[in-house]
Amino acid sequence: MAIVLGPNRYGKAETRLVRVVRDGDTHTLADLNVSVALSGDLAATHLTGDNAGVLPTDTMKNTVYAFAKEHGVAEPEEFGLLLARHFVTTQPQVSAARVALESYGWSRLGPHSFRRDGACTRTATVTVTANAAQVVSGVSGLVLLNTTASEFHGFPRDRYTTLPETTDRILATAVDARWRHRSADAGWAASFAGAVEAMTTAFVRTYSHSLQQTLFSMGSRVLETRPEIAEIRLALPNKHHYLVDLSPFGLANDNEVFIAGDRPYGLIEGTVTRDDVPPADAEWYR
Ligand SMILES: O=c1[nH]c(=O)c2[nH]c(=O)[nH]c2[nH]1
Repeated sequence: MAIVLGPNRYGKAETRLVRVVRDGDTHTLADLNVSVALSGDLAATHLTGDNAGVLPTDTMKNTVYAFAKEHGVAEPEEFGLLLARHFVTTQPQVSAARVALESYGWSRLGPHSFRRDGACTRTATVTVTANAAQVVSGVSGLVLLNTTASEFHGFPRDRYTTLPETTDRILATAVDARWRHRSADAGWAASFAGAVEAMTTAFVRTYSHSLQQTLFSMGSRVLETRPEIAEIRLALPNKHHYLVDLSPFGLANDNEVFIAGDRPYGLIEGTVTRDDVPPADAEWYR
């Protein structure tokens, strides 16, 4: 009996790419998850450790970002074909390239503002005792993004601080909010729609110097426009988008090609309240 190498392939999985096209003040957005797998004459590395035919997976990731800059990302099928053909035609040992793409849809809210497609979750928690009732409504998974109008600078630096100051960055978050009502009697559907609309509008309109500032602006607009709401708590993950360094490939990156970070993420939490709110029950502080 001989032990032999069976089918195999390798590649870089889940390269998270965000490509912004800036046409004056109007921006468009492509948001993809790209996985590359190459196969062909790759026995040597498995059998002897000879890497002469092993294009690094790191190179595949770089190629995704460089191609996004050079060719743009019009349609996922087109971008996938471009990449797959590149690997097959430039690497003689590669006989097949599989490029799998997930493209996340975003709906436009403004020239540089977007809401990620897909339903968010509406939540409600009610607590009732013999003489009181409290209604807490909420939303999670409301994903918002501005491609500009966001800065972050002026923060303290210590020996562990490496974050560059920025005057132009992507600001993105998945809103997780809960708000409590003044009474157990409100038009719930209109109230929920109005609260979401208020948060979204504030996110779009706020020129942000921090996600904290945006949080307060979102909460304030809810309280300004919805008298039935007593106070609101927001938890906003800072969905980081890192600018890709394309300079090793001789390419500039003028805020166009980003790595969409997954974790860790900043988590900004805060309550926005009124100075005359009725008391909350324990559920609110949970
Ligand atoms: O809006 C921000 N708030 C922060 O507290 C923070 N911290 C950080 O690293 N980036 C950011 N961005």
